[in-house]
Amino acid sequence: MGLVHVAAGVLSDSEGRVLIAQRPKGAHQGGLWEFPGGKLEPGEPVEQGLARELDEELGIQVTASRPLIRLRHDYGDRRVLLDIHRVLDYQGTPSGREGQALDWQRPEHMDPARFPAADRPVISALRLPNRYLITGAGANVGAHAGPSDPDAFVARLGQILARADLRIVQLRAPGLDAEAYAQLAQRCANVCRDTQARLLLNCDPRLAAELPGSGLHLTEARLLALTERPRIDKPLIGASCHSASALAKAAELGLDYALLSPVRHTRSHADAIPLGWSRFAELVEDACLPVYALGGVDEADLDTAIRHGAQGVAGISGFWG
Ligand SMILES: Nc1nc2c([nH]c(=O)n2[C@H]2C[C@H](O)[C@@H](COP(=O)(O)OP(=O)(O)OP(=O)(O)O)O2)c(=O)[nH]1
Repeated sequence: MGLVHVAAGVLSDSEGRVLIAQRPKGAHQGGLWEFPGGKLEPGEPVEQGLARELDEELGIQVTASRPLIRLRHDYGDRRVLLDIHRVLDYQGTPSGREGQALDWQRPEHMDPARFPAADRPVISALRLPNRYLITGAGANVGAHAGPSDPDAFVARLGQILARADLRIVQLRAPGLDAEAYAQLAQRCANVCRDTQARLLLNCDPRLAAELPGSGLHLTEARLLALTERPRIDKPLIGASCHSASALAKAAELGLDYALLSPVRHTRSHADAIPLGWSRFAELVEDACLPVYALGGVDEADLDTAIRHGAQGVAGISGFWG
């Protein structure tokens, strides 16, 4: 069975809504909603094919785009390689040139069941920001301990989340016992509620189920011990990964994102061998979910990370200070 290489585009309006189109009834995955695009011609570069397809289907001329996510999916009757790009600039007004219905939808309102199965990670990618904050330890405390001064920790979190572009935070405090973690999580949840940020709990899934917060973050060890996505009433679940097999497991369980580390050498994980950007890109190439670059990277690396296939950058020291 051959591989069908497809380029599709994400157009956003000023309210953050994304353009989707309905596939014709008789077509493969017919009746479902998609990101506009289509098959590349043999040897055609992705950006050129994207521009051609969006001109044919929507009557617009793409002038700038950047990769969002690349995915492979096996439908049984067809294998697809999807290159999804964010369209950053275009000329013209989109219209359904092939008679297809169009709609503008906010990613958080998209129902994955109404899209082809391959698009699930695309919807996750659209719902996730490109900067991901991990909490650091308190002053004068090693990276594996909990914060020495919870008041200062919570105040620091509030200061950082005042920034409009940091909308997601993982509470990482491996030195705390369950009770202390729960207390701190409660206080962090209040800060997140006030700043409209999403809080991800890095703790035992059973403890996370009892705590406020939008999601769960799994260590690689917890991820590898699972046989299914944790059944927890939280919309967002991700995991730390350090290998191709962990990334494959995260995708297989239908997790929403992965953190892949360490890209560079870090003091907090001094013994770990850095991946470097080219190995990072190779691992992401085969991963079927959004992947953040972590480990010795900060905001200055955001463009580099995206060029190597990442959703964005995750960090402790770069953001926490
Ligand atoms: N455009 C697009 N195709 C998708 C998405 N998700 C997904 O699985 N696909 C699959 C469905 C199809 O098998 C394939 C796209 O092929 P297509 O038949 O629409 O391509 P095309 O527009 O060049 O069509 P045609 O000229 O061959 O009729 O990719 C998506 O979000 N957008």
